[in-house]
Amino acid sequence: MTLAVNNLTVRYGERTILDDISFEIEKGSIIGLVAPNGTGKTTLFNAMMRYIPVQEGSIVIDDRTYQNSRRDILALHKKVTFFPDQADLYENFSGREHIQIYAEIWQKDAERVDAIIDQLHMGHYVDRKVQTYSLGMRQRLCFAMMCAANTPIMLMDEVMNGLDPENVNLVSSVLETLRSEGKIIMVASHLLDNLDEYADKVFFLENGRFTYISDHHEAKQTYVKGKISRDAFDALTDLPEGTLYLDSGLCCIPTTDDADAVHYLQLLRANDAQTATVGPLATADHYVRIYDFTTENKE
Ligand SMILES: Nc1ncnc2c1ncn2[C@@H]1O[C@H](COP(=O)(O)OP(=O)(O)OP(=O)(O)O)[C@@H](O)[C@H]1O
Repeated sequence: MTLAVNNLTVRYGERTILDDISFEIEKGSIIGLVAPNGTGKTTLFNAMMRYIPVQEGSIVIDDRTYQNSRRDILALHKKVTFFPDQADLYENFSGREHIQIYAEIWQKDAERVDAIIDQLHMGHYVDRKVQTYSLGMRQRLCFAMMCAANTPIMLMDEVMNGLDPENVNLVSSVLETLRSEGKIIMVASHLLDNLDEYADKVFFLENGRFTYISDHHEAKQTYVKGKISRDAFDALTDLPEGTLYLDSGLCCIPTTDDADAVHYLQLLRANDAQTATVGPLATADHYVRIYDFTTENKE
């Protein structure tokens, strides 16, 4: 299965939120979607679901193009689900009833409901009414509902919101299981380190376009990284081309071999870097590089 989004454009009045976006995702992939608040992540998912009018663009799944007709949208929603909004939960229904409804609508059977409840450790609360649930319990229920729908494509908006670290790990491991079953999953998230643990690629949305895509399966440039002061950075000379000083205070020096790495580790430590590490830029580093205006390259 392949999902292709072609030339998607969304405008609200004069403002262009998505500007001619195209991308393709193969089955068995998790794509992270990151950007600051208000950039257009939810808009992208809403547009893909056709919940909002799009000015231009099409969704193609396995060579079938889904347009704006009622027939196409119904067919699209059999293949793609969007993470439920907590506000749409029914306070007087139990969690189990919610999961059963999703299983019956999408899969026409509720056989897997018990297994999903066990997998997400929801047994101790799932038969209570939703009105008694905490934020994290509701969030896990929304995730369980998507698991019950079990569509080949899943759009997860802020799936980790309100989850404690243990449940972030739990949901992350279920996402990996879903990927191994061949799903296409897009995860919009502000938990950048968490995305590094499981995403195949991370799309960075900026000014209506994906200005950078980090592919976690590609060979990456290695950097020596350490936090030093701006003054200390400005005083350094003979740094290799491609050295970055991020607004977080992180100095990132590209290296070619071990001797190089040892040399720059010593240099950063001599400049009071508390910790210095060797590795590729993480999603959080790219985020600061892309969205913070004061980032500079050193020639
Ligand atoms: N119905 C609407 N009418 C006008 N503008 C809208 C509407 N919905 C969203 N917007 C605008 O579109 C932009 C993108 O919003 P969106 O919710 O997609 O951002 P986001 O990246 O998901 O943000 P967050 O991280 O806060 O969830 C925002 O500037 C928002 O104000």
